[in-house]
Amino acid sequence: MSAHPITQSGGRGLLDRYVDQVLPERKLRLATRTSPMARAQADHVARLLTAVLPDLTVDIVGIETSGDRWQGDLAQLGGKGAFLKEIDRALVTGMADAAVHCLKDVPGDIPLPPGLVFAAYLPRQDVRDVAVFRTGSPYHDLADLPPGTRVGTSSVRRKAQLLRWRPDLAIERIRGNVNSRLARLDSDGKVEALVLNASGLARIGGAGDRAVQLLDTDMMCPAIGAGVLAIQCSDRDTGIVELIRTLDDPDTRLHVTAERAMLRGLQGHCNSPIAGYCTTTADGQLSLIGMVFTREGGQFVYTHEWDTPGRARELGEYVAAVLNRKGAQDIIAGSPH
Ligand SMILES: NCc1[nH]cc(CCC(=O)O)c1CC(=O)O
Repeated sequence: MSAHPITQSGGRGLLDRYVDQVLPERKLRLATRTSPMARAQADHVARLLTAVLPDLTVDIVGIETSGDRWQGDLAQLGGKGAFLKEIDRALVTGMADAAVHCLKDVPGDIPLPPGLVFAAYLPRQDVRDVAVFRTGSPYHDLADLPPGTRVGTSSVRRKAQLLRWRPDLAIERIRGNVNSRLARLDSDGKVEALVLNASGLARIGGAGDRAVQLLDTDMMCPAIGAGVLAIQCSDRDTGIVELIRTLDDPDTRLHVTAERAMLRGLQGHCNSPIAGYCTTTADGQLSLIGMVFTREGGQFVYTHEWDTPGRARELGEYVAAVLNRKGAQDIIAGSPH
């Protein structure tokens, strides 16, 4: 892990000097998607940046992506990175200085546009998924649902793991941003519960009066990059890079480096039936779990490997290689994206 030259040796003076060169007006344009969750994330990052540089003004630039506009099945959108393209373009063309992404939505099978870097990964928030029950539901635990009960999710990773555990549930596809999914949970009455990510739910202010069940990672292995906000900018803007780097969490960077190396090795993206979760063990090793599922959850391949923190990328590549040796590519090919 490289040290932060600015924060460790140079102190604020050096940061201020860099920022004077690149942000003389102390204004930073921060691009984000426009959903309530994305806006909350951008507000959070703006607060963190102004805590580093109190005289900074952050202008939030809302960008609607093709993924946001698409109402149909995400799988049919074809072009991967549908939630990123327009934001990448804003950075590359200089319409924005930095952007906030849920790392989970950044595909592993297409390279970042040249010149763009993730200058900070914020400390990982809750990686777990949660089940949210409709208002007035008599249930508060998925285990108690009667056979055939409908549960909503658009994620093949969640569907596969739910069905592995409860093959008798009826998993319904539900799309849209988290707010609209929650609204439909009550208004449609089609599903008894939804499965969402806990930190995403927290960012939009929680589930209100609905019952919420946290799902253990042993039962629901998270998506690669779950719960991590990544701040992206152009590598040309040294001052901006250094400013954003002050927000980077080195442990999170190690964990997502391993997870994303695994995702790349599997040529996967956020809609692939892939789960992966890297943590640091009590004795300081990196632990990485990788899983690839068939759509219906009937079959899966799994491995769990460890390595030293200096070998995060190699660990991810190794886990992908083990999964591929166990047949991951055939399983992924059976689930069109
Ligand atoms: N694809 C939408 C998306 N992207 C990131 C999150 C959750 C927040 C996160 O993992 O950072 C969500 C919503 C969800 O999965 O319920």
